[in-house]
Amino acid sequence: MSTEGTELAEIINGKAFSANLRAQIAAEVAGLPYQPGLAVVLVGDDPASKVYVANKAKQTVEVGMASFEHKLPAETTQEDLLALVRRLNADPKVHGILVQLPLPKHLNADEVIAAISPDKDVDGLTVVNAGRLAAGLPGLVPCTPLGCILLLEDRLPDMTGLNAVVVGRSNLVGKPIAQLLLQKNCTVTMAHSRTKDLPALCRTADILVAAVGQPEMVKGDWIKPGATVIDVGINRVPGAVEGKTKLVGDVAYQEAAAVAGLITPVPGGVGPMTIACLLRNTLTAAKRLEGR
Ligand SMILES: Nc1nc2c(c(=O)[nH]1)N[C@@H](CN(C=O)c1ccc(C(=O)N[C@@H](CCC(=O)O)C(=O)O)cc1)CN2
Repeated sequence: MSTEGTELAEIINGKAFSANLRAQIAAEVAGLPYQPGLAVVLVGDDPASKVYVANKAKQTVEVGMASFEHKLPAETTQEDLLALVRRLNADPKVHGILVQLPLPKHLNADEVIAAISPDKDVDGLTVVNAGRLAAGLPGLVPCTPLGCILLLEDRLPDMTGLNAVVVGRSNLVGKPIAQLLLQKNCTVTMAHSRTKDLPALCRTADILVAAVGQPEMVKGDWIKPGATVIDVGINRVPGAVEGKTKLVGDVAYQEAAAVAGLITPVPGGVGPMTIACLLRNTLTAAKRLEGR
């Protein structure tokens, strides 16, 4: 499908939206009688994770919060990592704890996440926070799904009755975004690698969320004309210049933008919302913890 230069969709600018959100957070932090603190734990040397963690620390400080970075070697043991999480749980200066994923293969991420106090779980990944989300109770919501829903709410204030298809069923994105869309009264279908005739299912979507980690898997002819497309994928692939890479999403952008009504680009769409929502969650956690 050659659709170069026929972009119809309006672009949802996550970079600008997240900058605005961070400015609002900074203004609120400035008025607090205490300083919210975020601890980020990085284990090992994954290059992308190092960049994300550095950006988290920088943006944390920029909004006036305290940043506590814990960089541990790749060979860190499960016991040492759990001991650090328990120390952070007990530290009154720390209101939010995030363990950067993925962890090295020898570590059990589920056990590490379970050790985080649900009140400081600013990634929203503990079973307690996942349960609160499923039950519609107040809790901490995973950052990327929260970012997606904030972008959607801004453009589609009433999502009642819309068909939403979520492609991908991860705990980090697919499952929580499905819950959030359900709370917005969407009719939600979750698709995954075993779904039959995925293109046909996607064509039923008024809102299509792609969170599969497969570069440009969702093609233009999978999209219903005028639909809203939220691309959560961040895939590094070889670029036009030899030896250089570029970022692409899970959606074939040019094709999709020729059919969709609204679309998030990669980069500059959902990605920047992740860190802004981490800061929002840290502020939420701090207010609840300090309000006790
Ligand atoms: N514990 C967690 N680990 C990971 C999470 C998470 O939410 N919690 N999400 C991702 C990575 N991530 C944050 O950790 C993240 C991904 C992307 C971006 C972002 O700003 N992307 C930019 C492009 C950046 C680039 O050039 O590489 C964009 O899309 O415009 C921020 C944070 C996995 N791990």
